[in-house]
Amino acid sequence: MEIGFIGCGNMAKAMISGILAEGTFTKDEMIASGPSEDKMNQISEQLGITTTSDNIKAAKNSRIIVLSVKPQMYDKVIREIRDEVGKDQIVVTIAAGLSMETVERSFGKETKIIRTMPNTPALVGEGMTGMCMNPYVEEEEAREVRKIFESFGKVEIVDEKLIDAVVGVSGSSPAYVYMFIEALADAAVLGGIPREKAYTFAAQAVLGSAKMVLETKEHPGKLKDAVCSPAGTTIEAVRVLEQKGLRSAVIEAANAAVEVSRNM
Ligand SMILES: NC(=O)C1=CN([C@@H]2O[C@H](COP(=O)(O)OP(=O)(O)OC[C@H]3O[C@@H](n4cnc5c(N)ncnc54)[C@H](O)[C@@H]3O)[C@@H](O)[C@H]2O)C=CC1
Ligand SMILES: O=C(O)[C@@H]1CCC=N1
Repeated sequence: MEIGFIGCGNMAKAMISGILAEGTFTKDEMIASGPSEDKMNQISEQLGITTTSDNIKAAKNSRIIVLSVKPQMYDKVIREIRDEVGKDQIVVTIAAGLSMETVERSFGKETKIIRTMPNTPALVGEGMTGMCMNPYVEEEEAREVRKIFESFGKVEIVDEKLIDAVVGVSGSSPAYVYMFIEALADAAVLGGIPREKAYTFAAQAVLGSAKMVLETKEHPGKLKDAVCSPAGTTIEAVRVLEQKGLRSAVIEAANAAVEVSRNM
């Protein structure tokens, strides 16, 4: 197998779907493992990849092993598979709060480790991943794993000390953005727009605004100013958002996520 996922929950399924949609690997080149045989059979039917309830089988047979269990499960899972992981295999971590040093300590030997922080929009090919690697990883190997992650979004290589900040800005942030979209849609319903259409209006406005930032490369403040007509509707909304502390709420919220990741 080219790639094996140990643990197949929300994040692993998003990544697998993204990889399959882009055709980076075929179904036959991917395996995933998890504790429940029934659940894994369902995933196999859903995604078409090989599944197993045997972590060792998935680890032993994969060139690239993605550890996609909860951070609290890492040590247990690594101890289970470590005797089967050779020095040529690449271990990719996606957990918040777990350093490469901690992961290497669980392996108890020199191991090629690539630490990543992806996010769930990988499912639709619009993920964002921060990535770093330890010295045992060859440049060519890092390039290959980067390409795999690029198959479902954008990738930035960062120093490991910045990964906690990546959790705040992109790993966790889809949740904050969904809350914003929900609230915007509620306001649309208040204004008389049917619920279904309200989500389309709100989500498309967020998608379009994000694309404007990425594609024009203009400062977000300048783009905001261009929406605000003098004495118009938008500046009134901006005044209320400032009064209610939107910026401060977002900064405090993202920083809270960063702090949890730092102290995990
Ligand atoms: N959900 C997200 O948006 C993101 C999650 N992450 C990271 O991804 C990892 C997984 O998170 P989620 O997918 O959200 O969690 P999840 O709970 O959806 O998935 C974890 C999976 O691991 C399985 N599992 C539990 N014990 C196991 C064992 N002993 N062996 C094999 N599999 C086992 C569970 O059955 C479950 O399917 C975490 O480390 C998290 O920090 C990273 C970025 C974003
Ligand atoms: O909530 C969490 O801990 C994970 C890490 C980033 C997004 N979800």
